[in-house]
Amino acid sequence: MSYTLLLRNCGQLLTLAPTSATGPLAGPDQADWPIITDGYVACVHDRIVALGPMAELDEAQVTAATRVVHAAGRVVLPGLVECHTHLVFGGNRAAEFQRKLRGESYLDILAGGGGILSTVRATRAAPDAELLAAALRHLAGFRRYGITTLEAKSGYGLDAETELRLLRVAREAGRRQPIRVVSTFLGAHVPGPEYPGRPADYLTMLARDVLPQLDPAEVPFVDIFCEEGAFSVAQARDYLTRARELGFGLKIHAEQLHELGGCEMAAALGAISIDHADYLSAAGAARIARATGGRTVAVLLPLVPLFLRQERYAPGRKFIDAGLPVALSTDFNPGSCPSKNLWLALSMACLKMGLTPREALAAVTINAAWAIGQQQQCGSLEPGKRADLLVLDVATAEEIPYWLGENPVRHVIIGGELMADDNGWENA
Ligand SMILES: N=CN[C@@H](CCC(=O)O)C(=O)O
Ligand SMILES: [Zn+2]
Repeated sequence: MSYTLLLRNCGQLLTLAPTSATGPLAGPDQADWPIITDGYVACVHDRIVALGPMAELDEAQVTAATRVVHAAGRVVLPGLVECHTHLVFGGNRAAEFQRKLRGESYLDILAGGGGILSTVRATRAAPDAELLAAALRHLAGFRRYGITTLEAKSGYGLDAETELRLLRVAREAGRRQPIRVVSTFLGAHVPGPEYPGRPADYLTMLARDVLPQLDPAEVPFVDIFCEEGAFSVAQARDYLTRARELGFGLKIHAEQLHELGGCEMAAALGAISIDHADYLSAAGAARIARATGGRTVAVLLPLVPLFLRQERYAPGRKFIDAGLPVALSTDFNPGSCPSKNLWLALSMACLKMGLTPREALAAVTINAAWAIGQQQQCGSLEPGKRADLLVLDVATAEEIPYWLGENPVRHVIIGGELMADDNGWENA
């Protein structure tokens, strides 16, 4: 069948597809994926069917029915995979931001009933339609940054009814626009306000009343925040063990503010990702890489310490050198990162975590896809994968982290469809 979409004259085609990868890219492999110069990508409907140098393009498959995008020497790469967001919430925390600027800490604000708990109050009070409209607005923003697949956590309901409502809103948001939304249940964000000082009872309620109502085919992951003021390592272990028995993949927010051992515990249970990890040591990372055979991905969130005014960033360089695969995300949420700019996170990972541009690019594409179990569908340019593609307004991979804070996206293609929003490039 003739091509339905062709991207031609791509100055650099960043494939993110090493020929021998059978797991997330780790160690030297994280930077070792092919770039094709002066390349093309051909798609039929929603799938990539061929790519390579322009000289090898089969012109016979290019017909009057083929939509042709002239990349004109620009970089083309897979759509970005945003593997950690708290998409659905009510209100915002701009007032709290002022308190942080005056010196109050994240955990102090939480302990005083603010932080996550203030978003819980706003979320519980918001009707479904309002939450859905906000989620759709945020997804449209993510799309302009070239996000084509996105993980969305619940976690601002903290009671059975509202947590289930948030998962329904996320699913509906996924249906109503083109970004693929993958759901995670984070009812165990912090203990619900009805359980003061009783975190274990709250987890018992979630395991009894909510987890059995969820279908892992629709909500593939269960997550927990393991931290002072949230849940202990022992509580998280029991809860995640139960989630695993019920067939869910596991994720954890851990070592964000203290070194408690949550990352190692979750990795030992087979977690697909361990997220934050700012306080995870290089030795701990090496133990995790060895114990898991490089299957667990460390999802690093460099915009969070930036926004919380903290000095400590996960030692991503050491993690990669220790063989731990690294992905990057914004952690979009109203408290610790109200930004959707994954390109800025990528630059910050180079500046503050020691990643190279090539490692960071793998971290927002193929490794991020592994972190949410979507590696068969997206994250690299390979025949058979979904036709999720970006044309950037830069000429080389190295330029991407260099234009700090800019959105380099010129065209977004999701499932073979060229999105209408061009970020104003056509008039530039
Ligand atoms: N650390 C825990 N949860 C979120 C923040 C949530 C909030 O502050 O509203 C995070 O990933 O940073
Ligand atoms: Zn988070």
